Amino acid sequence: MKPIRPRRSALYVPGSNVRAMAKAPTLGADVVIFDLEDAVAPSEKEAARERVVEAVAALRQAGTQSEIVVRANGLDTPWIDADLAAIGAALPDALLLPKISRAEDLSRVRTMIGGDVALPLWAMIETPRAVLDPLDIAEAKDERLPLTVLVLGLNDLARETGALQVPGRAPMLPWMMAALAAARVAGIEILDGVFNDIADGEGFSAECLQARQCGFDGKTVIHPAQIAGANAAFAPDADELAWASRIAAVFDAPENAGKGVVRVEGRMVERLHADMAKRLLALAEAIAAKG
Ligand SMILES: CC(C)(COP(=O)(O)OP(=O)(O)OC[C@H]1O[C@@H](n2cnc3c(N)ncnc32)[C@H](O)[C@@H]1OP(=O)(O)O)[C@@H](O)C(=O)NCCC(=O)NCCSC(=O)C[C@H](O)C(=O)O
Ligand SMILES: [Mg+2]
Repeated sequence: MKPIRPRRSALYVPGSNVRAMAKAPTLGADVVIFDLEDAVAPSEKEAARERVVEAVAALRQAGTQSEIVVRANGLDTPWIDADLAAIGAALPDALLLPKISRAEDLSRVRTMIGGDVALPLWAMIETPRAVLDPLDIAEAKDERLPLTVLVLGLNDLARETGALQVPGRAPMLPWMMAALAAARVAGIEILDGVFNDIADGEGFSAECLQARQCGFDGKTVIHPAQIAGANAAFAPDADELAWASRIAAVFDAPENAGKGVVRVEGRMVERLHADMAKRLLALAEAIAAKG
């Protein structure tokens, strides 16, 4: 089993907001994404880049529970060269690339980043082209700059397609699930998009639950108030863990050694369920280890 790094909540923080940047690593999000892209006005881009580089260096030195990711500007913007140079030198835990539409976009970035830099890449799936062929992106492999996480960008997708962001997300679900399947084929993780209405806690919880049920590993969030809800929604609850422990134990029992399927409390349980149970238990352990 691959080591598990919980990514239940990934908090975007504008690189132009000094106060929010200082707070972000203390808020309990599994991931902090310092943003240089959409949350930063053009006039602020250079200052934000410098500030983010300093913050990454300070956090690397101090150590932090959160995974630190930096989102660069888009490939076709005037800021991308300087962003990639700065992020490649700062070495956060990963570089998040917005508006990746095809495998060639990743190849371009890999060529642009200096040959001595090794860094995981995360790609945003937020263009119509990307949702038509997410596997092209997810399977674009590289040893030095591997793609490890997809992140949905449903605001951009709504803008580009005209699809409305409505409760239940019916217009978006086919694209969300296509991206999720692509991530799984490639053996990488995938995070759900943001929920814009900070005041609507109920709506946020409903989206978290839906994303968990769909198989997402976590949710990107935009405000501290959304972190706890995401952390709870993407962690196994007590009932799930109790069931997982029972299933994992069943196939370890000597009387079931030669069996592929058994009945547990009225339900059919196969070895694949035991594997899933073990993964859930490992996720719970990884979450507990964060303290
Ligand atoms: C959305 C906000 C602009 C709201 O800001 P504001 O009204 O000022 O928030 P509060 O007054 O409620 O803030 C309370 C305290 O919390 C801190 N705070 C707020 N947001 C964050 C944050 N994201 N990270 C860390 N800390 C935060 C404030 O500083 C207050 O602290 P204090 O003063 O000490 O009390 C704002 O929340 C915000 O900017 N959010 C992030 C926006 C962002 O990054 N957007 C870009 C990414 S989303 C995206 O692009 C999705 C994707 O690409 C797509 O296409 O869908
Ligand atoms: Mg976007």
